[in-house]
Amino acid sequence: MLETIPELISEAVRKDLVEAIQNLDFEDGRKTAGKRAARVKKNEQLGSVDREAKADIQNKVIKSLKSNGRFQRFAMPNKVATPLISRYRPGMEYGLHVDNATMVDSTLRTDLSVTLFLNEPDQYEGGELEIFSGYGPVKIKLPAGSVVVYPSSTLHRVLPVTKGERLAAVTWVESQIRDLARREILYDFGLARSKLEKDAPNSEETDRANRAYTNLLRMWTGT
Ligand SMILES: O=C(O)CCC(=O)C(=O)O
Ligand SMILES: [Fe+2]
Repeated sequence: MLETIPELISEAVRKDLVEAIQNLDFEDGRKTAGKRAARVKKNEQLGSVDREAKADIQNKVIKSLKSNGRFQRFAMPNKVATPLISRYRPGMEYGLHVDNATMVDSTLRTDLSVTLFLNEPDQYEGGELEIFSGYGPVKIKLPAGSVVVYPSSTLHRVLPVTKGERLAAVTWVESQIRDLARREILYDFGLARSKLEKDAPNSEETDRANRAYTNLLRMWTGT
């Protein structure tokens, strides 16, 4: 349902990112929110004065996501949006909202939302990401460099920061598999298939499992 991935970016890359971010301008986060979400969005985002520096930061985040096996297996991404780099200072928050159904001029359907925590939790108070799943609310505040991936269909919010500063990169994924239940089946099946391939590469069962997995993927992809 939701996946946390520790150490998505290395400490060296993270430090570089945070240092680069410190020198750049931020603007009102409401610029990129849908109409209803804008009512409750009270944060700042990296502005566009230094386009090159901003693009460099965004590319590093995308590259880390694309090269992470766990992210690939869980999200099965088709498209990943350009990340927003957000900052919450004391008094800032992002109230309860659901993310827009599409982004990037309606070319990306938002199946999954992603938060990459860019600074350590002891550098701010509050600022938990709270997600309301079918199993009740979950509060998430991860070590720097870690990521949480959750369904964009959920209501969620960022609780007020009361002290310090919260830095995060947020982005959205269109998955090859639109339906969450199907994606979960493929995730489990994919892991089991990999184990079979490792333990019994020449067995008939491995061929059958591989065929079934591949054909489920064929049946469900793009829907
Ligand atoms: O910063 C976060 O953890 C999530 C932000 C958010 O919900 C959004 O940008 O839509
Ligand atoms: Fe959101």
